Amino acid sequence: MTALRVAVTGAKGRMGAEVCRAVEAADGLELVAQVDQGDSLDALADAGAQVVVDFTHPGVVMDNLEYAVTHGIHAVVGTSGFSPDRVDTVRGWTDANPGVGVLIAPNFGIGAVLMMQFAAKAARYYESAEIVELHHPNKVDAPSGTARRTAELVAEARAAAGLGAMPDATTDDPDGARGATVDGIPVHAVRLRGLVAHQEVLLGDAGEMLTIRHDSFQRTSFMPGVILGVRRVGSVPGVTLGLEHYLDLD
Ligand SMILES: NC(=O)C1=CN([C@@H]2O[C@H](COP(=O)(O)OP(=O)(O)OC[C@H]3O[C@@H](n4cnc5c(N)ncnc54)[C@H](O)[C@@H]3O)[C@@H](O)[C@H]2O)C=CC1
Ligand SMILES: O=C(O)C1=N[C@H](C(=O)O)C[C@H](O)C1
Repeated sequence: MTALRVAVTGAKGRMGAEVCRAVEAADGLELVAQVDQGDSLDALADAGAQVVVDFTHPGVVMDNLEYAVTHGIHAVVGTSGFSPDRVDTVRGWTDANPGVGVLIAPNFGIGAVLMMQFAAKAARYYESAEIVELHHPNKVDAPSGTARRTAELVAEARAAAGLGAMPDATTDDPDGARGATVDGIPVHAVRLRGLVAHQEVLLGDAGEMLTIRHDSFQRTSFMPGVILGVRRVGSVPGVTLGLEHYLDLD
């Protein structure tokens, strides 16, 4: 069997370096290009990459993706910063290049995917919902992509259940202590030495509270999801948002 030719963009970063190790260790995958800042994207096509894995920066990921899709290279994307507008733009590129698959996964941790799905399932039963994401202090963006996507999923579930605004009497918050709001859901970001990637979804109702929490203690926790994405993305044309679509969760 011929090995699947895989390239990594952001190869020298915290995640990219881990992905290079995981691809090299995986059966049936061959690491053919490692691209980082300053390198030409032509290294991807020149190496005959069939799949590129991108863990770079929200400011550069769109250029990388446009290059990949227009060169017929499938993409597995972990980089954060994917607003609904950005996802639509990528969909425009895949529509123009049928057969190319792009997986955009806000979080490749299987437990994190389950945490998001459980939160969306539970959200309709609770009057209040808030998200607390906690990360290492080198993270450049806030709130995290995972927290944004969780908020979107929780908001969709609340709307489908006909839930209205959450109870909150705050009228005086000059320092923004109530945090950010994503699709109507309060999101709080913690940056702390010693952390990797963690999230709690807090759901409250009269006399009770449900906390759904996930912790990634090491970046190896993301690798089974990344490798699954690499193996599957070529058989799923178009844009897929979220690793849950590659898992049999029902
Ligand atoms: N979806 C998921 O499961 C996860 C997503 N992430 C996301 O992945 C991204 C990267 O995170 P880290 O690895 O911690 O960051 P990092 O800063 O350690 O690595 C980013 C790498 O990208 C490189 N880079 C910058 N511009 C580039 C360009 N134009 N072309 C190629 N490489 C370029 C940098 O030099 C650096 O080596 C972030 O957006 C983060 O939120 C991180 C962990 C898990
Ligand atoms: O920057 C990180 O570290 C992480 N980024 C992703 C995000 O923004 O959600 C995924 C995970 O939380 C780790």
